[in-house]
Amino acid sequence: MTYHPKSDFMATMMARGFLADCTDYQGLDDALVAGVVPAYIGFDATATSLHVGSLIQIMMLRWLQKTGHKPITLMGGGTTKVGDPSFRAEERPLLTNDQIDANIAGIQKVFAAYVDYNDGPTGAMMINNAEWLDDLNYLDFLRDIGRHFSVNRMLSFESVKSRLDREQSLSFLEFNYMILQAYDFLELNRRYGCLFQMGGSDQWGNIVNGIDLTRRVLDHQIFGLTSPLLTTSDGKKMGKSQDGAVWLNADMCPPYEFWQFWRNTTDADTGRFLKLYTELPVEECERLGALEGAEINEAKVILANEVTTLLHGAEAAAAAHATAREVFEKGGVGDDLPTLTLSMTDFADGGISIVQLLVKAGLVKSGKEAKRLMQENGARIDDAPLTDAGLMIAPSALSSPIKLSAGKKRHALIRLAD
Ligand SMILES: Nc1ncnc2c1ncn2[C@@H]1O[C@H](COP(=O)(O)OP(=O)(O)OP(=O)(O)O)[C@@H](O)[C@H]1O
Ligand SMILES: N[C@@H](Cc1ccc(O)cc1)C(=O)O
Repeated sequence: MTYHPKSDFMATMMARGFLADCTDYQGLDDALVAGVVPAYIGFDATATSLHVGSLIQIMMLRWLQKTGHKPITLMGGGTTKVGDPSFRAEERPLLTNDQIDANIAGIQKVFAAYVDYNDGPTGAMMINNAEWLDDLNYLDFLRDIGRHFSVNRMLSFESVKSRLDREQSLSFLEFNYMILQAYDFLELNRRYGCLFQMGGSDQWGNIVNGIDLTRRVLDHQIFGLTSPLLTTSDGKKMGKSQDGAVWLNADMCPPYEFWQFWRNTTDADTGRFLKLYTELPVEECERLGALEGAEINEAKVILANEVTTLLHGAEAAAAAHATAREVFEKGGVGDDLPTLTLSMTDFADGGISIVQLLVKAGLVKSGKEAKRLMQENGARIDDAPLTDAGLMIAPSALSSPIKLSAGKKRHALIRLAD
């Protein structure tokens, strides 16, 4: 792209790899130069935590505030009742109001580590779209807002097209999602002067619809900006409702596991992740990302330390680093390793099978996977190969904790309750 931004925010987004697309680079850049700009990102309450995919969005909000603007974190208390169909092959399960409230409570916790909520001009705001969506009157809404949408156009968006092309059902409930997110943008512009919306590139259609609606209803020009999507190793978007997500809340992903995720980044992703997920200067990220051989491992440790410090604090990052050193360099066990504590009731039959233990420790998903791991010589007990799938562990074997490993990088400590 040849556009040379004038605003600090756009320059940062471009230099650090946050930009997938923007509805109007020049217009947004000019607005950002002219004054403090409120902008929002919406998060639906489909799980109790956000994940490292949505951390891209959170970092965008952090940079927005650091470059002198106002972040709005919007909880989708209303939209979650409908469920975003964008790029999803199937309809989402309906969540109860209680589940949605519990999910919002879980998701909200993480933002304060990244943005500063206060009443000042650039203070972040936390808002829930249930505030205006819950009480909408159906007929009024159809007449005031629905009339601005062309069904023909709504059907043409990539985000729903694949479902329609495959002749899979798109319920009328889901079909309304786009209109509700568009209405959010209008409402945030009306209430708080919100001037642009960010999101992952899967949100493009929803964002563009909000811009059109706001132009039609209020005659205001507003903007949209999307980021690339983080994908899992099998190429799927990392999302809350997909397997393999790495969570931000410590109760779903303890700091050590979080640290390990970053330490295990592939060589090819290291420079890109340093730019997206840390605040180290761009040149430093590029230098670190270009290291080779053993040296790039140092870059991955820096990445893990920086990202874990932002989320969980410097102390947790240092503890995770110390444990990793202990486990990998000295073959020992560190205090911070994921730990499974067994009580005597777990040994009802006098012992617990090693297959069950590998599953319980979270190192494999099923007994079948445990057996395959052993056949492939990937399982270890206190660093010795584990090949006997019939092995039973008695409480006496746990007089001191044992370490179970799956492959070279994943370990868990098994101990007996005091
Ligand atoms: N893997 C990802 N990479 C980049 N951005 C992402 C990723 N996953 C989600 N986002 C973005 O984070 C924002 C919030 O997404 P949200 O939390 O509502 O859904 P989600 O994580 O995609 O969950 P679900 O899997 O239920 O759709 C959206 O802008 C979305 O595009
Ligand atoms: N649709 C977004 C979440 C969202 C909800 C409401 C909004 O106004 C904006 C975004 C997602 O699924 O990721």
